[in-house]
Amino acid sequence: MSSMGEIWMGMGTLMGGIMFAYTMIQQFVPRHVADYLSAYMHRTMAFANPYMEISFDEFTGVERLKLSQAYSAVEAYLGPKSSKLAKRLKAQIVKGHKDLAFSMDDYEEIIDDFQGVKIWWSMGKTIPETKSFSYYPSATEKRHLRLKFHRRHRETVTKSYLKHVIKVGKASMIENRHIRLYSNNANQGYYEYKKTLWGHVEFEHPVTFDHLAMDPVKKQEIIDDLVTFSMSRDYYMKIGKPWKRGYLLYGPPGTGKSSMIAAMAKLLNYDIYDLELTAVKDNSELKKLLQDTSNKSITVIEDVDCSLDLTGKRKKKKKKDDKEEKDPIKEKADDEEEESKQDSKVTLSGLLNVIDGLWSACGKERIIVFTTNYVEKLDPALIRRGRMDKHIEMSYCCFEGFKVFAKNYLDLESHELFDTVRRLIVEVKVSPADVAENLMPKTMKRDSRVCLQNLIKTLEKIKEDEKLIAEEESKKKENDGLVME
Ligand SMILES: Nc1ncnc2c1ncn2[C@@H]1O[C@H](COP(=O)(O)OP(=O)(O)OP(=O)(O)O)[C@@H](O)[C@H]1O
Ligand SMILES: [Mg+2]
Repeated sequence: MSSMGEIWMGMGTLMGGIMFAYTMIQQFVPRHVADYLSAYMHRTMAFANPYMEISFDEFTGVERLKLSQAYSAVEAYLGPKSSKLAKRLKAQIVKGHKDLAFSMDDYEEIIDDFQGVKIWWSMGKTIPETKSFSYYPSATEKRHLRLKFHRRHRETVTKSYLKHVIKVGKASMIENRHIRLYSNNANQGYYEYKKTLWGHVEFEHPVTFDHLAMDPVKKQEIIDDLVTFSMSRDYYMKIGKPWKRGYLLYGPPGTGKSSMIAAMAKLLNYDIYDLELTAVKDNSELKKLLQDTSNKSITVIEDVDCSLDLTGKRKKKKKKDDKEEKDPIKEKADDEEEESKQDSKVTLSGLLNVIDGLWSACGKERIIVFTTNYVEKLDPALIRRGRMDKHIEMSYCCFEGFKVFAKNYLDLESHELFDTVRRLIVEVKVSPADVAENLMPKTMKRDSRVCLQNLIKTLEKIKEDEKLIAEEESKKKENDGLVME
């Protein structure tokens, strides 16, 4: 059986002959005759070549920065076949798998068989010509997978085979799926060749809802809300709304907002897109970024109050008023932060537009999460229901929250010191992050009593500090009252 290479060698000789004849003729015939002969020659070559080709480019979109889903599905379909059939393979370690994963190396070819039809798959890449020398791969080096088949099988390949490839590929992608953490900041790096809209790493955060210390009723309500959302495709269709949901997580630092996002992604097996707004040039880049997020994903804007000057003039005015009292180092840091915000031309209306305008309807099963420490600073338009459908307050640690930590960190369900903790924890404002830190054993002996005593000491200290602050404040108020009189 002749290989694809041999067939092409024969074809090459024929084409070479035609090209040579054409070059000779070109020198001796007038221009319009040469043009006619050129068109004729292309038709002859197409007629002489019985094979057809279809390409799948790794990146799509106008700027070729968007990872093609079709390419990924084909790659997943070809994976197991490549490891059996290809002579040159690329090997990589895939997280969560014991064995190495193999794929076809560049310019390698394998043959697939579908209902008796032979299909040749090859992996290629385009490398643009560059004038300057570089150690790094080119910015625009793009891979493609190409299939060739006899044109008499056109119907079978285009109508049945490719459907089969995409279906099997997608199923394999879901089966081997690992949650990914995408970031739009990761690829602003030094090396041009790495530039894509989103960079990603495997998401390996160990936290789940079981680890979250919070009111158990509230926790269950959030879990139910998320699961109901993920199973409501038909319902969203029925009510004529895009299948998306917005969550606003607000509360003081260290109360578990970021941990909650990680737990959400783990629960639903969704990817996370961590959108750093200050790194987004303008509204149109924001649209592009959002369009390039996949279905079944959570787009996160952390500290949305700090990301942009979304609060408008009110905030700037306040800054000016504050200035006299500020220490110079803090002032410099704030100015730098302000400058970085001004580099970005994303506006509040641009952000609103992508959340609930035309752009939000371009995907399915999307969650958007905003986090903030200062909910009162946000523009009401940004967080109104329908945009941020569910507002979740993450607050200071309660006794129920402490019990979750005690169980997870110390394997304790009860202890004689629990009552002291119960009494103190309701009296003070302590973040779950502080409780977690105190309960973390500091020696290999992991003495639970010592950990609980550490926590009690911290709670007592906070209580004392809060008392002092309250006393000072009331004194100040008294003095102010006297001055007024
Ligand atoms: N509710 C919680 N349950 C379990 N662990 C928590 C909780 N809150 C905080 N922690 C612990 O504290 C650390 C910091 O929490 P996290 O980053 O989620 O807080 P945050 O609310 O996002 O804070 P910030 O507002 O500063 O971003 C976490 O790594 C986790 O160990
Ligand atoms: Mg956080």
